[in-house]
Amino acid sequence: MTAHARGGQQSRRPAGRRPAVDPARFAAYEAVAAVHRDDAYANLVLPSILRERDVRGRDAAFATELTYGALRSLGTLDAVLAVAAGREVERIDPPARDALRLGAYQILYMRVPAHAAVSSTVDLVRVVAPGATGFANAVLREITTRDLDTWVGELAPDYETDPVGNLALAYSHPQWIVRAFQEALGGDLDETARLLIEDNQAPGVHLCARPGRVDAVELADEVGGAPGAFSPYTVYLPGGAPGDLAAIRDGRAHVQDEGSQLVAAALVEAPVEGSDARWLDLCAGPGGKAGLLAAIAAQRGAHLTAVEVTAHRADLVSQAVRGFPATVLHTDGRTVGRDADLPEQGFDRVLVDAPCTGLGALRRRPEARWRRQPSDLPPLTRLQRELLTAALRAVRPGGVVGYVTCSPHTVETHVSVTEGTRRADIAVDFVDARPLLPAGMPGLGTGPTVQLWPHRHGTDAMFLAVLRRTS
Ligand SMILES: C[S@@+](CC[C@H](N)C(=O)[O-])C[C@H]1O[C@@H](n2cnc3c(N)ncnc32)[C@H](O)[C@@H]1O
Repeated sequence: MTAHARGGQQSRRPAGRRPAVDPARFAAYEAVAAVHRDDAYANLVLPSILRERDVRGRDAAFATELTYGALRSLGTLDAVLAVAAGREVERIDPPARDALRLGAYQILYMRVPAHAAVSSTVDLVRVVAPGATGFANAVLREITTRDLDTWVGELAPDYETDPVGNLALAYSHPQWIVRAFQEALGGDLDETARLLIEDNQAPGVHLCARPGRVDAVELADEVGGAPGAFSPYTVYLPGGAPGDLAAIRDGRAHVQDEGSQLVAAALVEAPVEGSDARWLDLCAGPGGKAGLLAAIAAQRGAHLTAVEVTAHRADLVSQAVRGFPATVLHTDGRTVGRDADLPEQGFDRVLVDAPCTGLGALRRRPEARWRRQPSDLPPLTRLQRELLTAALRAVRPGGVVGYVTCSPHTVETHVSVTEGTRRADIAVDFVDARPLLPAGMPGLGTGPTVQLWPHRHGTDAMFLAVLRRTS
């Protein structure tokens, strides 16, 4: 069904009868409402709503685009809604507000004809907020009077005097996140804008071809995908449900962003002298990097110890490393030296893929940018520094620690590395991480740390620092 036909059907309903709301739009409404009412995650709640309501094919694709897009664009949509409604969005009842956000998204961002977007949204409001039908109709009609660029031009602060405010409104990110990205990009506003645009795109699905079990070229042939641009293990999947693939079901591959594969593989490329058999992943759940590290460990005669503090995530790690030389410990990674399985100086390579704000993976979690707050940083950075300190105690002199975050926020990257190392009071040298990544990778900066970017590399914004313990 085309978007046009979808809208047309709605407008032909017999007068006086309860409107049959388009199932795709109703599914999107239920998902967005659950995100705002119950703090649900769209990527978990939407698939179950689509299943329950038997919404499939093009309707499911429409519902997904609408849900994810409206959640990502919330900042811009709410600014438009407030003007069109003549009141703060907080003063609109939640059911009407969410329905209006979906209507506004269709009008401003999707190729849905305005009349179809308005009439189908009014039908939805008639069901979820019956008293607000006239109000919704008036607000939506007002929104249709300008296109997105015109609205942004009217509402965004002047770029010359307030570039962060301008970009935040134009590309729908909170200002504190735009500022953090700008800082991590060395102040470059044009590049910050490119990142924000990329953050609003749905990321492709990447597979990791587990070394020793399947080759990336073979896997690409098997699934109709393409080998990754950078990682020798990556396959880009053209579409479809990865869970249905035989290679995933039989453990030859797993789903993992190419950036995550690159930083995990970089750690095992760092030269170490002497013993290289005892590897540790201190924050392993749900097990993406542990799965790749364990597969490489099998080829190199090494053994991986994978630590995870959350029970159900530790179970996922066990599944991810099944059949490889690995031990999973369900414990706190900060117990190094107090746990017989985590001895001081007991490991040759240690990965700390630290809990973080996830600002580098906003493409994947459409609601995350609005849920995250600057106040999340202090507890996370404290934990990051404690885990890095524990990792430095766990590695033997001459061994290496890889510190990774899926956030480019400098407080979680450079500042946590500096602080964690200082507090450990253990002598370390930075290892230049750039040569540990595949030859010829562009945009890796001046080292010694590496920051990957969605707009430069097509990956999540993974940060990697590699430290060698010197005494
Ligand atoms: C960024 S995720 C790791 C992702 C994982 N390496 C992967 O590639 O799938 C961080 C993990 O650290 C775990 N974690 C948090 N605090 C921890 C602690 N004190 N000790 C061990 N794990 C911890 C979290 O539960 C979470 O699973």
